[in-house]
Amino acid sequence: MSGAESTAPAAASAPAAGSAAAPAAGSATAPILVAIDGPAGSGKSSVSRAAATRLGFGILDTGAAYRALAWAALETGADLDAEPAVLELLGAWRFDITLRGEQRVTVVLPGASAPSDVTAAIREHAVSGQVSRVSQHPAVRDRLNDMFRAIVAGSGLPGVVIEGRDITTVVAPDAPVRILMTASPEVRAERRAGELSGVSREQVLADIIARDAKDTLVVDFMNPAPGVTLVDTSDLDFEQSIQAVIDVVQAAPSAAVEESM
Ligand SMILES: Nc1ncnc2c1ncn2[C@@H]1O[C@H](COP(=O)(O)OP(=O)(O)O)[C@@H](O)[C@H]1O
Ligand SMILES: Nc1ccn([C@@H]2O[C@H](COP(=O)(O)OP(=O)(O)O)[C@@H](O)[C@H]2O)c(=O)n1
Repeated sequence: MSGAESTAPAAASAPAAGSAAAPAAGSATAPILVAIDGPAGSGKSSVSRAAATRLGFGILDTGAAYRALAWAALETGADLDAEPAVLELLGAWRFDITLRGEQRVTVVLPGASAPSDVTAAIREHAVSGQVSRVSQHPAVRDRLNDMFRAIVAGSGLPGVVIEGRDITTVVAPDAPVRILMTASPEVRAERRAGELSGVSREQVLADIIARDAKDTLVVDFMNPAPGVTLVDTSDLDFEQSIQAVIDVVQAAPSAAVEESM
């Protein structure tokens, strides 16, 4: 497997939590981190991916891991609301995600010998509506956060854009670049409705508002923490949104970031 692809160990065997900027064992330098948070439909996945490509960085979509975990819980019949059941699953599954090129997500379920490609399945409505149930558990979040830090540290890449809900505040609060990407609920629903066939804009808006409400009980991704740059994409097209992220990266004072450009 190349440096373009990351294989994450089961969260149970991931290294202990530490700074995301801490060097990986055996690697000379840690990847430069660009941390991006935001609500559903703000553009963080697609814009982060495009920005990462231009920067020559990898991209870690942490939401894909929460989605894959929810998928695995639904497949195995684990109780998504019971933290011990979700932790047991986390200790027994295997999760892989590509950090470069087209995103590919695979899961080996407990007891299974072959991986399942869940890249498409984790985007389905049946999963989207259930993810907040697994992401609500603090110990589950801690374990996944350790896994994210291990994936980044072991990536062998010059930099990684890591995006989610609590990257700027919990996973990588020391990242040299931290962005909160927002857009109005109406714009976000419009964008998401454009991706889904057979679902009305009104239904998408209601789903987004409901999911944001559940998720914000756990982490605040609607307001930038101190030192985090707000990028509102409501009135920006896709290209302008990518440029806005690149501008923040280029404006960052960190010598490490400038060296990588
Ligand atoms: N600034 C933008 N202008 C127009 N469309 C956008 C913009 N940003 C993202 N999109 C589109 O909106 C949809 C949702 O974006 P996505 O990156 O999946 O959001 P998020 O990861 O925040 O949920 C995608 O189809 C994406 O191409
Ligand atoms: N860092 C993260 C990323 C995602 N999540 C959870 O995972 C779900 C899916 O995240 P996502 O980033 O794929 O969602 P979208 O914004 O793409 O719709 C969210 O609704 C949260 O419940 C989280 O809790 N923390």
